Amino acid sequence: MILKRLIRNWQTRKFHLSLNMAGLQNKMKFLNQEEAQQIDEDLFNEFAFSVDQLMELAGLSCAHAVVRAFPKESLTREKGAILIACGPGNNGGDGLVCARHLKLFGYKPTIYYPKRPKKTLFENLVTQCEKMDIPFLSYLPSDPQLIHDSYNLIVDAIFGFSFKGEMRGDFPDIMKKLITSKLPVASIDIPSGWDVETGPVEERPSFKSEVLISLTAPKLCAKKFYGRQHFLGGRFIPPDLAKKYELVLPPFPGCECIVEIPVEKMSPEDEGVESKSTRE
Ligand SMILES: NC(=O)C1=CN([C@@H]2O[C@H](COP(=O)(O)OP(=O)(O)OC[C@H]3O[C@@H](n4cnc5c(N)ncnc54)[C@H](O)[C@@H]3O)[C@@H](O)[C@H]2O)[C@H](O)CC1
Ligand SMILES: [K+]
Repeated sequence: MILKRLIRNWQTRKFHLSLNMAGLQNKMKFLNQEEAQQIDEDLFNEFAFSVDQLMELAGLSCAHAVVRAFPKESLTREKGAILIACGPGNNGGDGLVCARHLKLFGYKPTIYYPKRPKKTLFENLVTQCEKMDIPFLSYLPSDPQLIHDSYNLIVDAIFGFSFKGEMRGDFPDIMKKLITSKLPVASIDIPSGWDVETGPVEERPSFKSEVLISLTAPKLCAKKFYGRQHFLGGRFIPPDLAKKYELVLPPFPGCECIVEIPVEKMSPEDEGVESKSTRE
């Protein structure tokens, strides 16, 4: 009898909690590209954070989200092998930090970092990973099946909130190869190839990510995310900054650095977009 009541109370609480989260999603603020970049600037200039500090927290929260979404015991290939694809900006830096933490958490990350900025910050991150025996691929295998067979998932740290215009350089080919591998993708901040505000773009290769880890606050494109799990990471926003940008965010539980955000169902209109998506 008592046990039954306890179970009923627990179920009711769980239901109310999920209702609150669903309600919160409607009120949650999704940032446009300019707001995301402006918050970034404010963090560095007005609030005196350094890039390294925030990148460390951002990358750490991404590693936590990967562990939550892909527990090591559930991975079948190569004892937790993960391919981390890093791009030329700070999103790529988050990927390098994430790789380092995943290694400490017992996974087997391998990094693909084709376009490296000549800046001490990124050079140091590379050295840290090398010193931790994290391998760097000098090229992607030409056969996508080989990528598929060697890793359990891809962490997409290619482009973040500053991605703009048509995809340039070697990236369309790189993206196509990764997409063709058909591995599940966990994207950091933005699924690469997506427009930061409008989401997937038909004409260019873009990830259909299974997991999205938004940092600071979700960007507008996250409204078009219908994958399995959406997390918010990057728990470093001072209350005054949240107030300035009227950020409405889900509360992080206790001292955790990630919180899961409910994923909305796909609307019939978006299902049309989805079926025409550029995923190959
Ligand atoms: N405040 C925060 O939430 C923090 C987030 N972090 C992460 O930083 C990225 C944003 O980093 P940023 O360097 O501004 O930009 P990107 O990484 O998105 O990429 C810039 C990089 O990409 C090149 N590029 C842009 N468009 C194209 C294109 N069409 N084709 C090819 N190349 C392109 C551009 O030239 C640059 O080289 C954010 O998303 C978070 O992941 C911080 O780590 C901490 C603070
Ligand atoms: K990304």
